[in-house]
Amino acid sequence: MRYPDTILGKIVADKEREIASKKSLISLTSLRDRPLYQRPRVSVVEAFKAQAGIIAEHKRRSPSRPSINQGLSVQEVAAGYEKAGARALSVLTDGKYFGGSLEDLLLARASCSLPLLRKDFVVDTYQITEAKAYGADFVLLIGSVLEHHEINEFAAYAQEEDMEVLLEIHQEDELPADLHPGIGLVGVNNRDLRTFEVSLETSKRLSKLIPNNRICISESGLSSKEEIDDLASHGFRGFLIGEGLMKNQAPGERLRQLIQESKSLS
Ligand SMILES: O=P(O)(O)OC[C@@H](O)[C@@H](O)c1c[nH]c2ccccc12
Repeated sequence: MRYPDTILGKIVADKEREIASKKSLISLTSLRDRPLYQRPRVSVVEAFKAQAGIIAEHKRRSPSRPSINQGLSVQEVAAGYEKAGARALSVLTDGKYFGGSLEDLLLARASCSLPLLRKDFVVDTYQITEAKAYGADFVLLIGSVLEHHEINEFAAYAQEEDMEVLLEIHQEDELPADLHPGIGLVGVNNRDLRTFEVSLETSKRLSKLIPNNRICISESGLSSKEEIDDLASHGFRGFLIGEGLMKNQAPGERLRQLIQESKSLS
């Protein structure tokens, strides 16, 4: 673990404990027996090849924001995002720090047919099988959590499970030189997970490093059409937005407005 004395270090240490105990209770075989494990994957890469768009996120709370909008149900948020024209849906499944769950993933899957991201801190390939068994189509791998060799090993495992991968980076040195072909999307997190500081300049700086056969996603801190259009001019094709949508009474309505107003999305 690279950052033991930060909130990120704490989250990862907790996650490692959580997964170790889960693995002893629920086997991979029993995950693979779940009905959703057999469901054909919906490709997020294909969705973005066709058109730029937004990965809309369901997020109740985060370490930097104790309450965003706790009253909404995941079903209404997921269905609202799909109706409004989201390209994909992201659902936080970490419980302790983000108030999410695998149950949320199941409910989201049942409420929409968009490519679905399991958003969590993946520290073990077990979580990739689990994501598939609960209805996800792609998983997040975080460059500040995993070593380069782990990123590529986890991506190979995801490919065997027929899952797609969004690799998130926040610094130059988090991107492996020999990126595994299973990593179809590379996201730049504008938020530093160690300090919570947000800067869209991070996306602009790191965009130059992303191989041009990968789909570039800008993540976090986005809420306006100006920001989206500016980032689109730097090569970004996807925009991952949580709080900027979730803080509204009707997140789907806010998304619809944003898509209509932004030159690069409509
Ligand atoms: O709510 P925001 O600022 O729009 O951010 C969404 C998303 O990018 C953020 O939730 C996120 C990006 N990477 C993460 C890793 C773990 C947990 C959460 C995240």
